[in-house]
Amino acid sequence: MAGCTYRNLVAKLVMTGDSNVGKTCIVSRYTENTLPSYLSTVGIDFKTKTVIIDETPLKLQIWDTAGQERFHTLSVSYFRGAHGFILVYDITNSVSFQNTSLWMKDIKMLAWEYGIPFFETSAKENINIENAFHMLSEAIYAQRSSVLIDQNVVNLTEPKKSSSCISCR
Ligand SMILES: Nc1nc2c(ncn2[C@@H]2O[C@H](COP(=O)(O)OP(=O)(O)OP(=O)(O)O)[C@@H](O)[C@H]2O)c(=O)[nH]1
Repeated sequence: MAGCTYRNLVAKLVMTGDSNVGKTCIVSRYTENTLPSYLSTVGIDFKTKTVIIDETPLKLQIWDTAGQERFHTLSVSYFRGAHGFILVYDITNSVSFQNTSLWMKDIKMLAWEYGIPFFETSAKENINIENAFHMLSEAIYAQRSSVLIDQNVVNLTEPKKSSSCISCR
């Protein structure tokens, strides 16, 4: 094979945080540049967007979890295998900020270590949405050889086979 290119890299991102803090609006703003017309997320929602980093396409799978307590177990089950989290709170709702520490426990228990950049965003005014996702994508891409999968070889039931180009140097 002449040279090695990173192709079809896929990163799993999970939106989390209390109910009604704006997770779905952020995802809609980022993926469709609109605000959603529907109300609270029921169960789970899923959107994709491909970003180009270092001239390489990186497909973001964005899982929008429901913040309502009755969906908590379901939402947390989607944390597993995530490459990045966007933990959202509402600056006008102090309880939603206090609860970020509880969400961090769930994140940390399943997948993540602290080291959290902070972005104040507005889905309504379209402020900092693009920046937040781009920074996270770049951070994931920087660790691509150890964390990312090649979509062409991903298998949802079995461990990844070793034919991926990801680890090529
Ligand atoms: N002012 C303002 N309101 C916002 C912003 N983003 C979202 N909202 C409002 O916040 C409310 C909740 O937004 P959602 O995106 O549905 O919240 P969520 O976190 O996905 O809620 P769950 O699905 O229940 O977990 C809606 O009424 C939005 O209009 C924002 O940037 N500014």
